[in-house]
Amino acid sequence: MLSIRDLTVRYRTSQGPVHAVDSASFSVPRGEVVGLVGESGCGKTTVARAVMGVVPRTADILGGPVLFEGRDLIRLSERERRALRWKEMAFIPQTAMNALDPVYRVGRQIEEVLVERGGRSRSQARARAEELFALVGIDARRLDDYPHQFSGGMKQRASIAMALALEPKLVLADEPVTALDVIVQRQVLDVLKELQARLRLSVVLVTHDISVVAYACDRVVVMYAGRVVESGRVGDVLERPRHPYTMGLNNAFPDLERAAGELVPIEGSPPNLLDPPKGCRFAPRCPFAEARCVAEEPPLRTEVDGHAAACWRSDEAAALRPLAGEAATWRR
Ligand SMILES: Nc1ncnc2c1ncn2[C@@H]1O[C@H](COP(=O)(O)OP(=O)(O)OP(=O)(O)O)[C@@H](O)[C@H]1O
Repeated sequence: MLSIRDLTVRYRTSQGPVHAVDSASFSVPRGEVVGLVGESGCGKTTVARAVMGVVPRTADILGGPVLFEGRDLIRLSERERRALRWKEMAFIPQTAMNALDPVYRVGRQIEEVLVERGGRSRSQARARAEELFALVGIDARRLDDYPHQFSGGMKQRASIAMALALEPKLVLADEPVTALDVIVQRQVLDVLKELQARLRLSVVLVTHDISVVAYACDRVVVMYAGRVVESGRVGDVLERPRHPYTMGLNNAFPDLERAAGELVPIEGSPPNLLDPPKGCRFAPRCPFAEARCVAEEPPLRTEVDGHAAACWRSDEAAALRPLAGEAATWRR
């Protein structure tokens, strides 16, 4: 469905180029939810925006191809791109506040997409908007509300409804549940998962929260400092991580089994992408880094089960995992 190969994105700034995404490769199979996870600033949003073709003017997209059903998205004209948006692929931007315009009634905004982009008549659009609200579990009477009359969870559901208006095959959702409390997060993810399964949608779900990945995704792509450091099926990657960064993320977020008191943060912060470190970008924060990690960048190596990791020590992962589970390992 979507195949991203060697995607590189740089932002031009007065201080020089920011290497936001470096040679990222991954695929999104039909009917699967792929989580794109990593700390803030790792390049997740830039990947999603590059796929959708909504990057700022200061961004240079290099590499590729980014193939969506055989077409290279990064080489399409603006016109060809517009023809795909909403109908073939839809974007739910970070926080629904950006998706919904505060001055128009929510229903009217969904109807606009149906009329302007989908060529429906006004009455068809209204009927479809009611159907879409039913799909995401909101009473159709609320179509006449303004966004500020909605709770955070309802806004997020409404933006999912809007994204699904013209039955796209691919949805990219950027931190769709981040601003919500845990119970509402689950409700929104349940709606998304239910629709995804029913409509056989492919979804890219951008999140910094690995517990969201565990809950809602089939596959995961872990990004660190603009690079893909690990990817594979969620069960494999989260239960048997091969990259120390994924091991660290696993410790740093609560899950259902672990008490909040046992969370272990990864000390330090991601590198400045104006001047990323030469070897493995995680090496300065990695408790297992050796001389070669600092000297040379490890390639993303795929094992037979499709589980890939970019770590010189990934063959030792089974021995490193128990160490990574101990708080003392991460303390400086
Ligand atoms: N318009 C821009 N100009 C310059 N640098 C940018 C721009 N947008 C993002 N960046 C930089 O590119 C890198 C990747 O940012 P991006 O927003 O893609 O990361 P992210 O993982 O999605 O983080 P977040 O969750 O905070 O959005 C960061 O270093 C960020 O500071």
